[in-house]
Amino acid sequence: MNFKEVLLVVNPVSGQTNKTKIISTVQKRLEDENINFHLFTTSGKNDKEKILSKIKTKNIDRVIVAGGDGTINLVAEVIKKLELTLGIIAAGSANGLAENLNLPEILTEQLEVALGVNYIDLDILCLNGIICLHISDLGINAELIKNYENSSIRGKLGYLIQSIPTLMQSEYPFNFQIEIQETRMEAKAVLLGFANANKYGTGANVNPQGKPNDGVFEILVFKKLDLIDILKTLRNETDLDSDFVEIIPTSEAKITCIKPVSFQIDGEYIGKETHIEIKMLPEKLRVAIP
Ligand SMILES: Nc1ncnc2c1ncn2[C@@H]1O[C@H](COP(=O)(O)OP(=O)(O)OP(=O)(O)O)[C@@H](O)[C@H]1O
Repeated sequence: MNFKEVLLVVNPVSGQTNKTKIISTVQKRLEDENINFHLFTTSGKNDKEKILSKIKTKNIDRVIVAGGDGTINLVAEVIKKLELTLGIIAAGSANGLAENLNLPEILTEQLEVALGVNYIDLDILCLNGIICLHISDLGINAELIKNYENSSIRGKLGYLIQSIPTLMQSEYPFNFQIEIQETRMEAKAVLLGFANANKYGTGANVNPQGKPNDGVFEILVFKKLDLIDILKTLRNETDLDSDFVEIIPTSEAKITCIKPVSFQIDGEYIGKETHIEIKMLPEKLRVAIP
């Protein structure tokens, strides 16, 4: 291995995985290779500053993150301007980025990938100043995420259980104005997605042609809630009906809605918004992949 100082960033509260096991497995594997192991446990407060300081003072040359998408994005924000490869041990409740990068599910296999030589230079989307590595959206899915975050049942089951009351209370469809350079268009949609990847963390393949490293993202205009079409995305089918979803590739956009609409980035509920400015950052994020 061509690195000497590895930092493992662990979120102790993400998902339901055993973090002690992750820490001891990483530590043991690095000891076997005579590589120095450094640990940072997130607290939810000033983590970015503390991680950056640790990287600088310990001359870190590989970072591994064990957490959910929120923790991955936090570390990405810190290292995006540094020449570091990020290894991912998916340990969240939905793990959308890991699902998109086809990362293995077994810890020892995840670790070999995280310490390996293969990588992808991921595009980094920026929405209203917040980074996004796979999918953000306005509308019904963000409402689902908000209600899921407030519910007591975790995992995909919790997401499913609270979907019925959410759908019944929602005021969808929503009216959006999409502005791309000089072009403006109106869209009525249940959900307006901004995708740098193919799938949601649930596995739904909503953007089959999207590539996470092509400098382009896709605006997904979901026009209706159609069970058959939703099942198609979950079965990884690639011929999505244009009456169900219209896909607009671009590298920047401005979205306006008159009434505030629920907004989420990579699975984290942000709030209700009327304006979203989306651009591609000039930096890339180097992530270790199988
Ligand atoms: N020690 C801590 N105590 C409480 N909250 C924390 C702590 N460390 C990090 N957090 C919070 O955890 C959240 C990020 O969680 P993360 O997204 O990684 O996990 P998840 O929600 O279980 O996974 P996923 O996004 O994949 O569903 C952030 O809001 C962050 O502030």
